[in-house]
Amino acid sequence: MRFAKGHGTENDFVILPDPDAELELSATFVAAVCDRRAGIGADGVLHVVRTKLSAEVADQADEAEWFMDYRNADGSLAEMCGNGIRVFARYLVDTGLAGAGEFGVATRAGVRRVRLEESGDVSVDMGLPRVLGTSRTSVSGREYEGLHVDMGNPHLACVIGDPVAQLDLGRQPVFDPEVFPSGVNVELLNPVGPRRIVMRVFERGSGETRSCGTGTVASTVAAAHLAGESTGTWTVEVPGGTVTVTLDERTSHLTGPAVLVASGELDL
Ligand SMILES: N[C@@H](CCC[C@H](N)C(=O)O)C(=O)O
Repeated sequence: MRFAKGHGTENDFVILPDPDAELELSATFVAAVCDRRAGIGADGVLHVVRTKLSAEVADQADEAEWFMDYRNADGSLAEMCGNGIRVFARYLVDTGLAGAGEFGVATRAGVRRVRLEESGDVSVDMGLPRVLGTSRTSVSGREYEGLHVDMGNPHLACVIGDPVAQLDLGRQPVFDPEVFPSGVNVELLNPVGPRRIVMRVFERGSGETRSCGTGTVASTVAAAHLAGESTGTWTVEVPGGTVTVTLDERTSHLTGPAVLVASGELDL
């Protein structure tokens, strides 16, 4: 089986091209591929399938030729992945499956429009973040309140106002299962300047990762909320690099690097 490997600010993915939807991806198989010692190693899998051949999203086929069937490192499904979709777009263009410029990609959260910028960055229209209230988490014995933000997938974005570098994110943060029955991605962020934040994340289904695109937008919404703002462009520093997030009245955009680093044959 052919594969490629790529990352967006070190949120890394194994890409499995399957245009004719022939692969049955079990959770065990995905977890084995993502295993950093016994597999290729990744935060998730980007399964590349023709939208019209995937019953889950066939209704999006008019707007998007390709479906990003996203799987977390533990094999669970997710609705959306902001860094993954940017790497997915880079893969489609570099392999000739899509033309350069702007196009739609089908996801479980609906069609997202992606654009390859002349700078080499990849941008995605992430849709309008939905703020659904507040909730609490406990990280290494410390309690934090955060904003519940729906980016197609669930987030709890907590402004902690302290440096995030020393936090211990080695274990699953505690969260309220009544608010998040399907689990949640937890972001901890610290505003460090005008429209500039530093963020770490513990992702549902993958653990701590070095970046999370949907999480950077959720975090921007939380920081903007605290600053009494709802629009503008923010810089988000994550352990794996830097991205920019723009909020406006109707939608949000995420922009940053997305690169392919390897390709090869996966020994089944
Ligand atoms: N890394 C992603 C988010 C991947 C899905 C997430 N772990 C979930 O289960 O919702 C991103 O860049 O957005």
